Amino acid sequence: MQEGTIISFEEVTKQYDDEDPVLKGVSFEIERGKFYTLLGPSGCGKTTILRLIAGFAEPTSGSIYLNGKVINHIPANERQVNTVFQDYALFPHLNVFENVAFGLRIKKLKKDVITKKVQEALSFVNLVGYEQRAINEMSGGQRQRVAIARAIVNEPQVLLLDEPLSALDLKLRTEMQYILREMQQRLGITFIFVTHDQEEALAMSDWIFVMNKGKIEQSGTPNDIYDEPINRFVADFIGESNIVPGVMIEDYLVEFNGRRFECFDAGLKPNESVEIVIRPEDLEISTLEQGKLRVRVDSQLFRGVHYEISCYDESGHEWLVHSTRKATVGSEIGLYFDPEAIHVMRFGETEEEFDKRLEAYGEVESHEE
Ligand SMILES: Nc1ncnc2c1ncn2[C@@H]1O[C@H](COP(=O)(O)OP(=O)(O)OP(=O)(O)O)[C@@H](O)[C@H]1O
Repeated sequence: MQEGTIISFEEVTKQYDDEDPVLKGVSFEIERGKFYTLLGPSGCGKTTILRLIAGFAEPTSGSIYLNGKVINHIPANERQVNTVFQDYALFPHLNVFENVAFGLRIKKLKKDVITKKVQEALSFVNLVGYEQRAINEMSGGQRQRVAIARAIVNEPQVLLLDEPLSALDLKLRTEMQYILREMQQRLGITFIFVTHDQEEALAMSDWIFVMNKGKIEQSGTPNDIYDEPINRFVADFIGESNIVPGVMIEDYLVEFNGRRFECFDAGLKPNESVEIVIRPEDLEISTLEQGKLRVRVDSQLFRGVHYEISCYDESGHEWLVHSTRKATVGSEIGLYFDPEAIHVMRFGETEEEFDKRLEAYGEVESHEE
């Protein structure tokens, strides 16, 4: 275990009854003081991981560590972990002050200590002056902040947030994303945030775990995951992608769409079947002569910052383009891209194999320098 690790999972599985396991051997490490996000489609096991950390469920096999100690069977109230739930789970009959004070009263702290701690927590979430308000007189965003104040007043080492923004409208949601991120940095405690919204994950996190069907498909910084998705699932789930089949010719040369292209992905063998990813924003509209691909424009939508243009090549593959330039529907155009824009994925590669390949690639580069 690395220094600075606060939580780690070692081959953790979770199975309910005779059903398919909900978690299938999940291992990861969480460092102190960072913002982590579990990202994945509905049912992939995100909430289950939070429940295991919080102590609301026990793993079927494997070990969960908190501060270096196995906590598989430690009761929830003995873990320095707090949870903010999607529906906030506030007490409707208690006012704001009493909601935040609840946990402290259970701990039987002195009255003046409780008042001081609640005031600090409310000031942290900018709700000073709202102490006597009833919960049903607060907006969605304010309730959210009460729920956070209630969680941080206990000074947990880890805060678990289960889709806390999903009930908010888009504008408030974006505002709360900033607030949460800023709050995490000011508090310096570890946040583990669950969402199925990839934009939210990319915007807020230091580190993301992309999950699918009870497994972690890929983990990394938002940039790593966006720029180097290891497989089709991750590429599809994170942002929009053009994915086409291809064949490696040699290092730095790949063939797709009947042509050979220079690319920067190495460590793949000649004749190996691969999948090519090119992000829509990496494609530029050009003349037919300058273009590396020849396509016909099928439809175009104005998205405010860019046009979203759907095109088809001669073999019937769709190419999605995000361009600040407008195209003419029905016309033939060229699409240009830099070699760096081509990302090559190997079929069935695990995260470990992928990391090894990139590491070796890094060594090759530094060797050449
Ligand atoms: N107590 C339980 N008994 C049986 N099955 C359960 C139980 N809790 C969760 N599951 C199942 O485990 C799987 C994973 O659920 P989980 O809530 O962890 O997913 P999730 O990724 O958080 O999904 P969502 O985004 O929809 O909340 C689901 O198929 C769910 O039906």
